[in-house]
Formats: sequence, C-alpha cells, structure tokens
Amino acid sequence: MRTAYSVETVRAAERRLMEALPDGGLMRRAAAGLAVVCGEALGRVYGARVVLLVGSGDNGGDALHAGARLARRGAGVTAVLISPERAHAAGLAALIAAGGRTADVSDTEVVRRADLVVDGITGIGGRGGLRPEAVPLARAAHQGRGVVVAVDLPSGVDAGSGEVAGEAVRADVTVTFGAYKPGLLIDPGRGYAGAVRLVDIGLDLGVGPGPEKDRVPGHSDHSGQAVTAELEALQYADVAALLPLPAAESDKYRRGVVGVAAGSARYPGAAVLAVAGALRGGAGAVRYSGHSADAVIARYPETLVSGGRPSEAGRVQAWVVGPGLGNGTEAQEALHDVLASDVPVLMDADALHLADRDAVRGRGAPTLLTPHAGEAASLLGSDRAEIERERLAAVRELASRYGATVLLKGSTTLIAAPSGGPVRVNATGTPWLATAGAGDVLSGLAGSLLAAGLDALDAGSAGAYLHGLAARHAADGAPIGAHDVADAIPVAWRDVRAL
Ligand SMILES: NC(=O)C1=CN([C@@H]2O[C@H](COP(=O)(O)OP(=O)(O)OC[C@H]3O[C@@H](n4cnc5c(N)ncnc54)[C@H](O)[C@@H]3O)[C@@H](O)[C@H]2O)[C@@H](O)CC1
Ligand SMILES: Nc1ncnc2c1ncn2[C@@H]1O[C@H](COP(=O)(O)OP(=O)(O)O)[C@@H](O)[C@H]1O
Ligand SMILES: [K+]
Repeated sequence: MRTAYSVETVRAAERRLMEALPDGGLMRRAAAGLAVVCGEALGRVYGARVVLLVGSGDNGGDALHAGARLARRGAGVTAVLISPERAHAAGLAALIAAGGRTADVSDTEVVRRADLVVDGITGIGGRGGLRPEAVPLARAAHQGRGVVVAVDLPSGVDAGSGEVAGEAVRADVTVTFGAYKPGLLIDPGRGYAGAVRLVDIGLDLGVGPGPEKDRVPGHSDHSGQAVTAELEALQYADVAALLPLPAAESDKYRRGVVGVAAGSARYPGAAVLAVAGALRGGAGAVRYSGHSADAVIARYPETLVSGGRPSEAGRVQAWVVGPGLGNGTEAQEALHDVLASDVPVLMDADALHLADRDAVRGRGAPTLLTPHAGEAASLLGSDRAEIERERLAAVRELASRYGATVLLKGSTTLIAAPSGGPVRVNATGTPWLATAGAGDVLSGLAGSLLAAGLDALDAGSAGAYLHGLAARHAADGAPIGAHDVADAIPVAWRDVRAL
C-alpha cells in the first residue's frame, strides 16, 4: 500500500524529528537525497550546467544545499533567487562556498540553457499557485532542454489536494521527502510531478501527537496513537490479496450472483457492457433484469436473463443499477426495487440522476455510487470544473452526504467511504480509457466484486485497479472500445495474481 499524509501530519512528524537532530540536520538529509537523484538524472555531474529556482522558504533551502553538493562534484551551479533578501541564508552560504553563483530573477535564458533545473520555489508551504514573478521561470524550465527536478512537489501544486491554481512547474522527476503528499497522487497535481521518488529522511508517520495524559516524559508528543493517512493507493500485492478466488468446493452460487439492472430500448449496449464487466469480476453468475435481454444473450449466452422487474429476478448478492437505464417509469421502478433490496448496490449513470438522497441514506446494506465529475457536480449542485479542481474534497463530501461509498471517476479515480478514513486513489488507468461505455464495464466489474463478498471500498478500489490495468493491456498505445477493456480484464487479473 502506498500512503500519502496531510501537510499537517508531515509537519508534525518533521517537528518531532527535528528535535532529535542537530540544527539543519533534517534539511541536510533531504538535500543529500535530492542531490543523488539529480546526479542520476544528469548521468555526468562534472561540467553539467545546473540551475536552481529558489523561493523564500525551506524548499529553496533544500535546493541550495543540494546545489552545493553538485557544485562540489564539479557542476556549474547557478541559483536564480526569486526574493534574494529572503533566500535561505545557510543554504546560500553553502552554495557560494562550494563555488556556485547567483542570477537575477529576470534571467530566464540561464534556465533555458541548463542541463538540469531544480525547482525549489515552493514546497508544502506554497499557497495559491505560482506567483507572477515565478511564472516565466517555470515556463523557461519547461521549454528549455534540461531535466526538471521538483523539490518535494512541483511548485504551484497544492500539496494537500493536487489543485493547481493557474500555472505550475512541470517536472520530469519529483523528489519528495519522508512521505507522499496527496497532491502528488491526485490530478491535476499528479500530472505535473513526473516520476515521483520518495526519499527517506527518517520521518516516523506511524504515530502522531496524542492526548496530553498519554505522553511519555522525554518523548513529549509520542503517544503511540496511529496517524491516519490521507490517501491510500493499492499496489499489485494489495489487490491480489483482495481478489476472490473460488475454493475447491465452490459452486456458482457460493461464488456470489450479481444482478445487473441496466439498458433500455434506446441504450441496450450499456447493459451488454455492464454484463461484460460483471462476467469477469469474480461472481459465479450474472443475472440480468431489464429490456435489453435479447442483446445481452446474443453477446453473452451465459447470462441468466429475465424481462421483468429486479424484484422478480431471483436472489442476488449484489445489484448494479443504472447504465443506460433511462429515466422513465420502468427505470424508476427498477431503481426502487434495487434500493429496497437488502444486498449491496452499485449505482451508476441514470441511477445517479434518479437517486433520492434519503432513499440511499436509508439503506441498511452498503451502497457504492460511481459518478464521473459531471454526475458528481449535479449530485453536489456544483459544476464539473470545480469537481475536477478539488476532487478529494468532492468525493468526501458526496460520501458523507449520501452515507455511501463513492467512487469518483476520472484520470485519477478516488474512492471514499462514508465513515471517513483514508481515501483510496487509483492511477492504473490510461487516457485511452476515456471512451464511451468504459464506465459501464467498471460498474459491472465492481458490482461483481461486491457480489463475491468484497466490501464497497475494496470492491470499488480493486475494480478501478483492474479496470485501469485492463485498459492499459487492451490499448497498448492505440485507441480501444469499452468492450476491449472488458475482454482484457482476465489479462489484468492474471497480471495481478502473477506477483
Ligand atoms: N520542515 C522540515 O523539517 C523539512 C522541510 N523540508 C522542506 O521544506 C519545505 C517546506 O518549507 P517552508 O515551510 O519554508 O515552505 P516552502 O518553502 O514550501 O514555501 C514557503 C515560502 O514560500 C512563500 N510562498 C508561499 N506561497 C508562495 C507562492 N505561491 N509563490 C511564491 N512564494 C510563495 C512563503 O512566503 C514562504 O516564504 C518542504 O516542502 C521541504 O522541501 C525539507 O528540508 C525536509 C525537512
Ligand atoms: N483521462 C483519463 N485517464 C484515465 N482514465 C480515465 C480518463 N478519463 C476517464 N477515465 C476513466 O474512463 C472511464 C469512463 O467512464 P464514464 O465517464 O462513466 O464513461 P461512460 O459513461 O461513457 O461509460 C472511467 O473509469 C474513468 O475513470
Ligand atoms: K518545489
């Protein structure tokens, strides 16, 4: 599991560690790690042209100390000081002592000519995006020929949310210290970070400040209380451990039956795609209820179809409702039946438009909502652009308002449980996945995992993981249709299980 912690948690851990270290010790550790990655990016340090973009905080201090190390190894290092009078004094002294020089903030040419640009404008203390004086430097770094290495996170990206107000530095590599920050894992910030390298500086995030009474003398704010991560990203092994596997004595019913209430005369394809996903998600059987039975059977003869309402379809362990359902009376009846059931329900597409908040909140069994940004915007009464800017806040707010687990689709998919706790983030996808019907496949797949017994958070996050990986296998650099994603789910499954 990869975890990201809030800025407050990271700062608290840093404070504890700093108390235990000599003055400046922590920054020296950070700078040493940064210099190693810069050296690797350069290949040959001796004779290389390195430019440091230096802001007024400790992020600039890291850059200056790392620059001093590179200068001692023979690089020509120039620091562009954005606020010369506020630059980190010890870092600047170290750079000058090592033979580095400084340049004026207007000198974008030196940035353009560099072999390596180190972005130390702002880190976790940055607020409100890049300031105007830094924008030409960020652009020059992007346009120039050098590798761009961001210190801790690309300047202009909000560390806590990934929000980018205006412009931000576009890094090839980001060297982050002690822990991932949420802004490195969530778009749009993630898209600016390039390859993220985590440098261990000895931060202990396992425990945090707890109640006064629990504090041990001499270890003033070490209480032993677990600190909650802000984000969790499942890795191969985590997903492998979640995937349902049939035991020797399994039969199709014991593996779980997933019901799919989807499709309409107008959109039979959505039903076919949801069933396509459901058949590959680990349930032992797929029951289809609705008006697209002929289309479903024609493509997937193994489906158990019924033309009536979901309440007449026979027992299932989870329902998927919504893709292509339409909004007429029959759609409303199907949604009503499914929500009235006592099994987990995944609601997507039209079911989200028809959803009554109290009906969702009032359910006894778990509910998983899978909106994209547009659907999330209508559920929250906001607009799509705002949801895309602030995805983390949006997914949490929806989960709490609806008392349901929410999977917010997009270039980074986020999954939040109604009870709070870390939000799961999935980044296995590919932009090729932005294709009509891909969401229908995901709803079937995640619904099938629900029927097989995973809880809503795990079903949503393992489903998103497999779905994204399947799309990568299917696309392999070329356009794909949603049915290709469904067909590649078994490849993704094997890939995860192979580790
Ligand atoms: N605190 C620690 O123990 C450690 C911190 N480290 C570094 O210190 C960084 C945090 O340092 P700071 O708290 O000084 O904060 P930053 O260096 O991230 O930024 C704060 C400074 O930038 C200015 N600023 C804020 N928003 C700005 C904007 N939009 N445009 C331009 N300037 C802006 C502020 O006025 C302030 O002077 C981390 O990201 C990391 O790089 C590392 O050295 C590891 C140890
Ligand atoms: N830029 C992107 N990068 C990666 N995945 C994406 C991107 N855009 C969309 N996706 C994924 O593609 C799928 C699209 O689903 P959705 O928006 O519901 O489409 P549809 O309604 O046509 O099925 C979701 O799984 C979403 O997370
Ligand atoms: K930075």
